[in-house]
Amino acid sequence: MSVNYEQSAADDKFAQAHQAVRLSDDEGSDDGADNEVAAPNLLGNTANEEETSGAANTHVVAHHYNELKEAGRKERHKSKIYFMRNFNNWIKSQLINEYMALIKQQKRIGDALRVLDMCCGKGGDLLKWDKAAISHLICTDIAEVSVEQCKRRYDDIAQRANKSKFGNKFTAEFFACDSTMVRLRERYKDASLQLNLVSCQFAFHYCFESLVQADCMMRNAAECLQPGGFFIATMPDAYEIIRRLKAAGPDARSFGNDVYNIEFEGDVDSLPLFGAKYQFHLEGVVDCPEFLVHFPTLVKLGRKYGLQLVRRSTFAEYYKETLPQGRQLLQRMYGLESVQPQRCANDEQFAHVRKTVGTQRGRPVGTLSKSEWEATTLYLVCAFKKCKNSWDANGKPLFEFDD
Ligand SMILES: C[S@@+](CC[C@H](N)C(=O)[O-])C[C@H]1O[C@@H](n2cnc3c(N)ncnc32)[C@H](O)[C@@H]1O
Repeated sequence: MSVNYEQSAADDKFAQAHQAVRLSDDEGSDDGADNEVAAPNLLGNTANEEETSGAANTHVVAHHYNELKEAGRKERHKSKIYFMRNFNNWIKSQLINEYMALIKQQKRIGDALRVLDMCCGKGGDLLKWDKAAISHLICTDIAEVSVEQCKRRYDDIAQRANKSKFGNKFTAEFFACDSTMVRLRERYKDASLQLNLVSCQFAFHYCFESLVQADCMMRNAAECLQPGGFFIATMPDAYEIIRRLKAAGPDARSFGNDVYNIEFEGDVDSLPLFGAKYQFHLEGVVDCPEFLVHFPTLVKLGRKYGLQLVRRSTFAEYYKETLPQGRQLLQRMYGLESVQPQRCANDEQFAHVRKTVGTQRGRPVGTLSKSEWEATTLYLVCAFKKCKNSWDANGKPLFEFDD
C-alpha cells in the first residue's frame, strides 16, 4: 500500500489508504481487509519487540543523539544556523506560552501544573518550563547521555532558585526510555499522576516508523492528560517535504541546500503510511533517519486516545500569526539576524532583504538567511486538546469531542 503525501490529494487518498490500517477498536468490523494491521498490544514489550514493532531505526537515532556533543557558546555563534536555532527556540516558546496560558485560565492560583517533556533531549526547554511557573516536570528521552545532561541542567536551575527569593521551584523526574515502545506512566514516580501539558518538540516523527510505535507514542502523549489539558508538538511537515521533492525534478530522491538535506532511499512514488523513511541532515546537529508523518493519520491516532486537533500551523504561518505578541521575545532570543540592507547587495542569501525593504534603505532588518528560512519552514506546530470522557459498559472510554 502506498500513500499520497501531497496536501491537496492527501485527505481523499487517506480515506482509501487507511482502510488497510486499523487505528481504533471500533473500526475493526469495516470490511475485514486482508492486509489489515492488527491493533498493537502496547501493554508489554516482548524480547523480540523490535521485530514485531518494526522499530529497526531507534538504536541508530539513540546512538546519534548520545554521541552528539554540545557545542560551546563560541562555536554556536559561528554556526551557519545560529539564528535559525534561536528562531526555532522562539517558536517553541510561543507554543508553550500559548497553551500554558490556556491551561492557567482553567486553574486557580496555587493549583499544580504538571508537564511531560517527551523526548526532552538535553533539556533545551527547561528554562521555558521554569518561566511558565510549573510545579512538576517529567523529562524522558531515548538517549541516556542527553537525559543525564538534562538532569544536571535542572539541578543548576533548582540550585539558583533555592538561593533566590523569587525563583520558582519545581520538582522534576528524569528517565531514559523509548517513548515509542514503553508505556511511560509505568515509569513515573506516581503512575496515577494527572498531567496538564505534554510537549514533544522536534521528535514525534520518529514514531512514524511503524503503527505500533506511533500508537504507543500517541497513547503516552494522551493517557495521563487531564480533560482540558493539551498535547503540543513541532515536527517536519510531510506535505512540504513532498512538495519540495517533486519540485526538485521527476526522478529526484533528494533536495536541500547548504544547511540541510533530505534524501529518500526507497521508491518515492509509493511511500507507505508508516516507515516512509528519509535521511535528514542538518548542519552540525542532526544526521539520522526520520519518517514522514501522514497528518490525517496523526489526527486519527489522536482521536483514538481522546485528543482533538485544535491547531496545525506551518512555522511560516505561526511566525506570522504570533509575531505581534512575540516580537520582543524574538529579539531577546536573537531569533533573527540583524542585517544592513546595503550590505546585502551581492549576497544571494539575503536577496529577499533587498526586495522587501524598499524605501527603508539604511535601517537594519531582522531576518534569516535564505538557507535557514528554507530549513525552518520544513516544520509545523500542532496542538491537541484532551477531551472529557465517560465509559461504556465494557469499560471503553467514550470521548466527548467538540466537533
Ligand atoms: C531534535 S531532538 C529534540 C530535543 C528536544 N525536544 C528539543 O526540542 O530540544 C530529538 C530528540 O528526540 C529523541 N528521540 C528520538 N527517538 C526517540 C524515542 N523513540 N523515544 C524517546 N526519545 C526519542 C532524541 O534522542 C532527541 O533527543
